[in-house]
Amino acid sequence: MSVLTKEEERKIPVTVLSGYLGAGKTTILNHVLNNREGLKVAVIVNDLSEVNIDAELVRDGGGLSRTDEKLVEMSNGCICCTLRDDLLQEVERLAREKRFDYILIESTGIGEPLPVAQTFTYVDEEQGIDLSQLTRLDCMVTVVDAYHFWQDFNTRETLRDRNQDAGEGDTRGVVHLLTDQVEFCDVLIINKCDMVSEDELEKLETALRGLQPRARIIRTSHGIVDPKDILNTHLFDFEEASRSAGWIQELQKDHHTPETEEYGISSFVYLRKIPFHPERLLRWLGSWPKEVVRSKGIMWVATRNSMAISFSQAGVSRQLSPAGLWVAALTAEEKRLYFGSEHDFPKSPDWDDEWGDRVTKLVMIGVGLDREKITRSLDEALLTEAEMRSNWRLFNDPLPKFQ
Ligand SMILES: Nc1nc2c(ncn2[C@@H]2O[C@H](COP(=O)(O)OP(=O)(O)OP(=O)(O)O)[C@@H](O)[C@H]2O)c(=O)[nH]1
Repeated sequence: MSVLTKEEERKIPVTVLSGYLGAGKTTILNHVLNNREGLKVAVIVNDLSEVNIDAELVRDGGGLSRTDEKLVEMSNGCICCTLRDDLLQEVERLAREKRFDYILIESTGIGEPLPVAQTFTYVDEEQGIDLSQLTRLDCMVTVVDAYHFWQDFNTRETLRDRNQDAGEGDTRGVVHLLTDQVEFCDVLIINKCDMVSEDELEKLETALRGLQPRARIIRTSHGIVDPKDILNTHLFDFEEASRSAGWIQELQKDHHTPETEEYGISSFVYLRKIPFHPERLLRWLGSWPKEVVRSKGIMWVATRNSMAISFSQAGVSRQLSPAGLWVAALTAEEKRLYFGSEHDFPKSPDWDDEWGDRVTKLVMIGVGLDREKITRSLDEALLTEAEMRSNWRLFNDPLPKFQ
């Protein structure tokens, strides 16, 4: 929590509610509006469809004063992408009116919190709007549905499969959206607690703590949250929020603590400077250890010796994608082009004389992880000493081809 200057205090605070479809955002919003203790609130409700049902629900259930307060509907798009410019303008207008004490925003269920937060922290050169001069992003809240979470987290379905996509080109998987929402927030509300047992709640909270170690976790039923927990919290800090995901925290730890037993979660970094054999790696990915809830990092695969491969797993979903060329794979001319010098380019602390920056670095987060077993099985997918000396191009590579 930061201490605010007088100037910061004059800016209008903003809270953003995110969370997958049906998690309970509108229910929470209405509860908070009904218990706002005299605050004059402007509400922005974003809905992907043309008919803004949530706005209707807030109009009917939020008890906003028609004269002093305001409900702005932003429909037919998502404030994190297609309606981002409209959000900028709308918030600027509301802030300049100077008649509200607070702005509360309900994002669409398929919205990602990070781009919304960026809208408040970066100057928009094109429109000449700098929201950070007028507003103070106070709190990013993510709402999770305790009853449906595992079902959504363990599905391979995309938003498109569920007819919930934001349009052409939206190929996001449901679990990756959920993960993005959980990994970027200050307060995590586990709602619909009335629908699950205490045991299930413990398990869910433990896993969420692994994905998001920094956020305050609050359990609610029917959205009954103390407004103080999400209004004027002074919790938001862009840098901290950007680094708050469990996998980033684990990567940034100076000294590794193997078992973070506080919440029954453990995490570790698998680090090797030997490449994977593509066939054995694929086999390993196919027999994924169930207890790993989240994993992320980069991989060095022998048959793709110039290209780092980015890896992201959440629930049952696993994605491999190109992460760019290894610096060590660049020609002298490319190094001059990118870094201005053939010899003077950034070298990681664990730069290897023979292999340069090539490395596999994977963060594993899970509940009841058997670190030794996972490490041993991953090691079996690395090249053997004999394979290291052979021609790597001859290995069969069944991994997905990238464009
Ligand atoms: N049993 C139970 N039902 C809840 C709870 N919170 C919300 N609901 C119900 O869940 C449904 C969805 O709640 P909303 O508040 O509309 O969820 P939302 O996140 O705003 O949904 P979208 O706007 O579609 O993304 C509604 O029928 C609510 O009445 C809860 O804690 N327990």
